[in-house]
Amino acid sequence: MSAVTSFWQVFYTKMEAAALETTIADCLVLVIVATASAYLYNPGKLIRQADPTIAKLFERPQLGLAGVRRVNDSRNIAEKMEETEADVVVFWGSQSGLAESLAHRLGREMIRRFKLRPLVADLSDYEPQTIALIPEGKLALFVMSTYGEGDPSDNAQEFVTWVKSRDVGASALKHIRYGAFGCGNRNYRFYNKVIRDVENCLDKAGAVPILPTGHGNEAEGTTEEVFVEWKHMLFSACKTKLGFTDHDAGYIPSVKVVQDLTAAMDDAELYRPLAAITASPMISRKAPIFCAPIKMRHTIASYSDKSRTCAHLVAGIASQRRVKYRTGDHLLIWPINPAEEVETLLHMVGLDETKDAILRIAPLDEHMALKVPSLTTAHALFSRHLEICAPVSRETIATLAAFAPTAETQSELIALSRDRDSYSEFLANNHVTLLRLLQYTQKSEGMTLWRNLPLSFMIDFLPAMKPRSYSISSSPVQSPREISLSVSVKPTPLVGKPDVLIPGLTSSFLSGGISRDEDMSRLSSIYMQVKTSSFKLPIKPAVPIIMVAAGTGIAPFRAFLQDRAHVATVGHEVGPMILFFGCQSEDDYLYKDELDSLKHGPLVDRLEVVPAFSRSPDHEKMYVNHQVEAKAEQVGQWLVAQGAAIYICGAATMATLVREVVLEAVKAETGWSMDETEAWRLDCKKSRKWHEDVWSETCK
Ligand SMILES: Cc1cc2nc3c(=O)[nH]c(=O)nc-3n(C[C@H](O)[C@H](O)[C@H](O)COP(=O)(O)O)c2cc1C
Repeated sequence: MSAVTSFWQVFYTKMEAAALETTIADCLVLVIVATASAYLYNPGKLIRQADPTIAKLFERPQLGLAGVRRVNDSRNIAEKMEETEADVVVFWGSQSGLAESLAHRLGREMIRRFKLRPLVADLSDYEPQTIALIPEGKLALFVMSTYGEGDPSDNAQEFVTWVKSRDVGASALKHIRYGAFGCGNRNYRFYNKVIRDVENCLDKAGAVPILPTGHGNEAEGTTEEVFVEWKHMLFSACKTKLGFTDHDAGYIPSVKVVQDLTAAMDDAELYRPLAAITASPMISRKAPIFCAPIKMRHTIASYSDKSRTCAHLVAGIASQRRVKYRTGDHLLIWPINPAEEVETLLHMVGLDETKDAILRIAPLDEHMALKVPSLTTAHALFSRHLEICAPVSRETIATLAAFAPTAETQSELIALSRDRDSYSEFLANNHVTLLRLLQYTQKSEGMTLWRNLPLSFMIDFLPAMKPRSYSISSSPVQSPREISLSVSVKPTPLVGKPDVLIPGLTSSFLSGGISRDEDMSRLSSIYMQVKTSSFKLPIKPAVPIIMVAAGTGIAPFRAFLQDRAHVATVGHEVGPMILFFGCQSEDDYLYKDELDSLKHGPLVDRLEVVPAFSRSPDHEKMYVNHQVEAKAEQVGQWLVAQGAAIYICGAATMATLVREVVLEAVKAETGWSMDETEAWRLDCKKSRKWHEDVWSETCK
């Protein structure tokens, strides 16, 4: 993100604040705004007048996640490869960590199979144009995910902008041989768009693919299998096309784990997420990662499906003076693995007696980044730093077999890992986490423990714990020192046994658990981080807004309405608002009482709420898109004639249906063609009048 963008963010904050504060504060803020406005016509001047070191703040979007940059680190990838004697560079562009972890796996495999030196590179760490300087004979791999509406992850934006630009000459990359793998989800309109765009642009610039690009599809849960197949194709291309020698040496750990008898650490240090340890508050522009208690939590919905629930949670941030949030922001939550699973896994691998011993973990290749803290304990690793509840891949099983306590277990695991179809069937009928897999082997072998399984194996094969993102449902105007969330718990049924439910890790522990009796005290030490979002109210409170939500998609709108109610209370004009809200029945009509009191109180004649009930005996069966369609004329008029802003929040499938209905409404209002209407929508996105905050329906 550039300094200019950041300036605009500050500006918007001030403008929002200007709309909300009371009279004296109004004047003060408006003075700031007026001063800021003077810069609007000349943002370059702002940058020149700012602190000359300010550019440093914006150099690395991913700093907080990727670790601290050493001052003399090069942003030239070719120089970095020379310095690290790397033969292969594995670039990653990732938002929530999957593409990043696949890139690290590729890096490890390159060492294991070909004895090559890989450099696993965060795309935001390097000047994109230096990719053209990578010497001939090296291999470049790209593992990248797609977000928003076919957009790159934050850390890949600069690279994607460059590779799509005219700056890249027709044969600028002709000496580069590459392979590409995308992480995406077919439920989204722009399925795997980023990797497709990157592939097109690399090809246009003359780069030579050594194999077809792979496309992981999260919607069908096939990313892992597709990745493994693509990886095998990559390795054969490495042998046949690049002449690499395959040494396939079995498992080689990427880290060394030793006990440190001198170190002493308290719980806060042990449980702090890696991102909080590596982020340097001096140069990171990211919000702080902090530990806060959940002060309140109560159930706010009930469903016919008793495994579902929804909770309202309030995190207290009174003691966190540096923590600020804005209406529409997200909160990242670092989950804690269930205590029972942690203890059983520790026992299973023979670490229960030494679980609290301080360990020092070091990468065997000094250029490889660690994915867990370097000083830790086995307990901290299993409870906070590794996703021990993640599904186990077929590939992991193949490697795990080498450490099996008995020959029978070993051959059973090898058989399981060899056949894709039988493993898919096994997965469809079993919730396979590492612990469950180890327990499964015990069924045939009695209580044999897996004492030979090295901790390095678990660090290498279990994904690093990643935070889950929730929309904040409170407004800082009403609750400056509290952050509330609306958390839905909807366990995923096993494909082959729909009565077996897999609970989402974070949502179920946050909301009280559906099958686990969690220790309340754990809720007092949750790590969180505010993540800014562009899902923001219009600067002027008089602008009409259309909000469309389903389920917990209502969260940011609760905050929006609190803001606008405040504006109305202090006597400012508030534009008309309509909220379309999809729920099953009155039982999950979230925040109904609050909405009613706003409608009849500060937002009287300003707010219309249109529920759509999909399973209510008292109402016609309807989804939220049907209600938008029923009011198509009003929606079209508001958007076109009155310059309303529209917001859609909820599942991606719902957003797609709503988008279609809204575009039809605008088309009918204007008489435009569908192409013209879509062009108008894209303009609205640019001018921040069309906002979507959507997610795929996988459990968090
Ligand atoms: C808010 C959101 C938007 C997404 N948009 C798209 C999209 O437009 N196209 C697509 O193929 N996948 C989309 N996805 C799916 C992600 O690409 C997928 O979850 C991927 O595995 C994430 O990889 P990462 O963890 O490396 O970021 C989206 C996911 C989320 C949460």
